[in-house]
Amino acid sequence: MSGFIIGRIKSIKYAIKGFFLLLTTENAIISQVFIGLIFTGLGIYFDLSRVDWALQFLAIGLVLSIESLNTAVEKICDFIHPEYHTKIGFIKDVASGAVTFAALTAFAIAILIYGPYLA
Ligand SMILES: Nc1ncnc2c1ncn2[C@@H]1O[C@H](COP(=O)(O)OP(=O)(O)OP(=O)(O)O)[C@@H](O)[C@H]1O
Repeated sequence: MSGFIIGRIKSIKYAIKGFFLLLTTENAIISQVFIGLIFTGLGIYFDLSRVDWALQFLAIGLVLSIESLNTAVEKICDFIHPEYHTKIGFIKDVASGAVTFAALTAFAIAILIYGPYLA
């Protein structure tokens, strides 16, 4: 049992390490965190409802999570095959496509939340 708990604590430690690695080394993540902060500021300005806040945080978290996994896929690709290869190109494009799904979802949520304020 104590081995299980120590294992879980180590996993959390590595997860937090990865979290800070993404925040300090990956420009795509840094810029998306910046956009997330802008929307957090807008949320405060427009005094969003609790549900709108929840949806906005969900959208920001979704984009950051998928972008982080996309970064991991890119790193694996660059590690296992740094040279040009059409299959690597396909894998990277598909991983980026996942980010596009998340970004379009976040865009739709932003329109639903802020559309009425802009109209
Ligand atoms: N080794 C490769 N072989 C074939 N195509 C590649 C290769 N590396 C990159 N590409 C192509 O270039 C695109 C961009 O790849 P890259 O690794 O530069 O990611 P990126 O989207 O610019 O991400 P980031 O800015 O986070 O590094 C890929 O989606 C793919 O189409």
